Amino acid sequence: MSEFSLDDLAAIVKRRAYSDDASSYTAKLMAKGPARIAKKFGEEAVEAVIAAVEGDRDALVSETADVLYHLAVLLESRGVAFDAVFAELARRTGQTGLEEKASRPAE
Ligand SMILES: N=c1c2ncn([C@@H]3O[C@H](COP(=O)(O)OP(=O)(O)OP(=O)(O)O)[C@@H](O)[C@H]3O)c2ncn1[C@@H]1O[C@H](COP(=O)(O)O)[C@@H](O)[C@H]1O
Repeated sequence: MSEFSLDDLAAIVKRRAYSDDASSYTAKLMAKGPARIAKKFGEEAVEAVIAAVEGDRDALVSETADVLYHLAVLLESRGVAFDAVFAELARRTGQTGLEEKASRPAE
């Protein structure tokens, strides 16, 4: 079990997001705004999908790390804490995925 958690990642992203360190990719990405960050997140997700479809385990691990990092930056850009996501996941425990889907408001 790794010592590293999503909370650790979120803390790093929060610390670097507003840094004026020119070498920070996080700060550079944050300055571009949520739409651009969301696009990068989508690109990384597609790369993870490709790795999964190809059955490339190492690439899937690496691309998933990229996905989680870019998700952390995206959430930070919209002021959403991982805690809110964890609370939503916790709320869903005790029901099956299909029950949860049926309980969603109609679109
Ligand atoms: N986990 C990550 C992480 N994963 C991916 N990346 C960066 O995400 C970028 C994605 O690469 P791409 O080639 O897809 O994109 P790009 O061409 O560089 O960017 P675009 O021109 O497409 O916008 C690379 O620069 C990666 O280094 C990350 N950058 C930072 N972190 C974490 O954030 C910490 C702080 O990083 P800095 O903010 O850069 O100091 C690091 O120590 C890490 O813990």
